[in-house]
Amino acid sequence: MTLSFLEAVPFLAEFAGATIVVKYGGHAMTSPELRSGFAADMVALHRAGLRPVVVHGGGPQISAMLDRVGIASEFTGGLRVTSPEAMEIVRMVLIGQVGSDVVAEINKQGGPTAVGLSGADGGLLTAVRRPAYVDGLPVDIGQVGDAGAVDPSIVTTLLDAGHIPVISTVAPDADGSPHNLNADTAAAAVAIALGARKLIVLTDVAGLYADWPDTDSLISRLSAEELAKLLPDLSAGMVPKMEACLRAVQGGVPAAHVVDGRVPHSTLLEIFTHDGFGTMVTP
Ligand SMILES: Nc1ncnc2c1ncn2[C@@H]1O[C@H](COP(=O)(O)OP(=O)(O)O)[C@@H](O)[C@H]1O
Ligand SMILES: CC(=O)N[C@@H](CCC(=O)OP(=O)(O)O)C(=O)O
Repeated sequence: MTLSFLEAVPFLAEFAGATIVVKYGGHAMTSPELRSGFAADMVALHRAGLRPVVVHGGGPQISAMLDRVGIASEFTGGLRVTSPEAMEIVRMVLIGQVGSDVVAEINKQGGPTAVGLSGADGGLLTAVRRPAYVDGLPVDIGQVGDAGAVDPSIVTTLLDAGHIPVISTVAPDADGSPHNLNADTAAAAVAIALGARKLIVLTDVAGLYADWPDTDSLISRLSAEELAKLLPDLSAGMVPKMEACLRAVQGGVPAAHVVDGRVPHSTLLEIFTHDGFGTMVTP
């Protein structure tokens, strides 16, 4: 797929001034080319008059660091079981490493500057501890939270000042204790609170497959109702991702997309082409 200026013109008008929340998954940032390409796309969106907000993940990067320091880690229902020791690593990797790398990469482009924040900054996110669900039953997975209250005013302030906000999904609960939020879940909550026009989730597959791993079964478009029916049969990383898309469109975001972040300019292709890219979920 290619980007054509003539094809893009109507979309430039349609999305002028629109807030777009882009969830940048840990699997879509695994090479220097992917990281600089992503940063260039965020700057391009900003220069085109949109208001991009980045919510980043870092699951593989957290797993690598937990491995290095010898802390065992496992996922239940697509969520990391997070002990107090693991929480320290999650915080260090998401805020100190991945988030600050994304900010630096955007700033290297020499355009609008990025500003990194975590859930604590400006009271952006308050976590509510949550279990995972296995066969419909709740299982305690430690310091893992859902996005409870969201106060997007610090993000709006940064957008109004011409910055690209970059959000790391670590947030305190009501008592101030840090929690690990799945980045897809947090991105949906932020998109709803900001009244975003789109949530775009970048990952390492072409989109949602009806019959994973059959690559002929890519779904290009589905409604919230159709997605709700599919959800119980989904596995692994796709569960929080598709739950997030469902939550976003049910919360007033007009469209949520899962796109392949390994493809150069996938975000721009999604926004500025007729056919779009990946899987689109609509209300
Ligand atoms: N139905 C499905 N369609 C697409 N991918 C799926 C599906 N079921 C499971 N997956 C897996 O989910 C992965 C994406 O989730 P995850 O690894 O958490 O990515 P990220 O780090 O980008 O959040 C894909 O690489 C794929 O292996
Ligand atoms: C609770 C939970 O699972 N948190 C995630 C947070 C990072 C994340 O979501 O990263 P990706 O988007 O790259 O998967 C984790 O610890 O891996």
